[in-house]
Amino acid sequence: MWGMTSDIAVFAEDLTKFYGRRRGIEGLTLEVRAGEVMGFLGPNGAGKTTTIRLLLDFLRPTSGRATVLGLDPRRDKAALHRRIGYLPGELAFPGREKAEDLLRFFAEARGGVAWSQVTDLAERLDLDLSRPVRAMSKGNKQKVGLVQAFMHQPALLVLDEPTSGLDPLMQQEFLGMVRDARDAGQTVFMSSHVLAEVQHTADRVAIIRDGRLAAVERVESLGKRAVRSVEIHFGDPVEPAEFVVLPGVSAVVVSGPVLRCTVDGRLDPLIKAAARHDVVDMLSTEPDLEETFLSFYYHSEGAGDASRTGA
Ligand SMILES: Nc1ncnc2c1ncn2[C@@H]1O[C@H](COP(=O)(O)OP(=O)(O)OP(=O)(O)O)[C@@H](O)[C@H]1O
Repeated sequence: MWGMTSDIAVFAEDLTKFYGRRRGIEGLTLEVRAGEVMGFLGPNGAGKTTTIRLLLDFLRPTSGRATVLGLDPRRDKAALHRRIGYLPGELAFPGREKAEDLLRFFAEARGGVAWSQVTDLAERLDLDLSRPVRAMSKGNKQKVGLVQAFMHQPALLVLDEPTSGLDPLMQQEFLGMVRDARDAGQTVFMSSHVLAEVQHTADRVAIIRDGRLAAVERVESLGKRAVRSVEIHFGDPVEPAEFVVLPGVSAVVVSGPVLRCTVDGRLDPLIKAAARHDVVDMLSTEPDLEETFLSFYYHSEGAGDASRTGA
């Protein structure tokens, strides 16, 4: 449909990048299938941006190679960039143009884009195109970056930390844009350091840590492992003994009427036990990638085994 020669949108093979003696990424082998949304997760400094810049030929690998949309990023850079929508991690807009003028420039560079695409996206993201980009807040600049990445309906979207700077409402809107892109047959490769962010949109996630691929998993299998931090405020003091025995509940700490714990899997047993008391307030936070998911891979057997491709 997008003139693809294969059903693989991105193929990185043993991709390695050293910055002098400093490791960026090492031996990264990864496949993104055409039409899927892949989340690329890892803590700061793990090598996400390095990988993305290698795929776009903004960096040259020390060794290994990549094929993107069936093309060699080095040889076919210009052709490739026309077919990709790229959102860099650090947006730097030069000049004093209004968002509208800047986007017209991008549209022309791509050989023409229906302007209604731009206005539709701007409306969706609640972005005022008449304002100068330089004077915009980080969040609004990010919206300009998203509009230019999506506006030509590229076969592949490569997005580096796309939700950074967006408020929660706009994050939801963005995730809707990603789902629409997938429904239209586009492929999305997006980095993040927050699992929750990609959990609801990605088909698979690749996890990178210390420059190496730690795992590739289908998102459904991740959900089962969702560990949440829960805090419940009761009307009266409670006893920890009542909660430590519950399935999936651990790290129980009670101080007077406040219970804090982590829950692995379903919340039901904890909710039912809590309901025997007067519940004043309850807070449940989604799992933080760093503290839960990565720790799973790095503290369990077979940790860091990149052969777990979760196909
Ligand atoms: N230009 C550079 N020169 C030297 N080292 C670099 C350079 N760019 C990145 N690195 C190093 O390579 C490693 C991977 O960095 P990278 O920016 O790819 O990580 P990241 O996962 O994108 O992190 P972040 O979310 O913080 O951007 C880090 O150790 C970083 O310090």
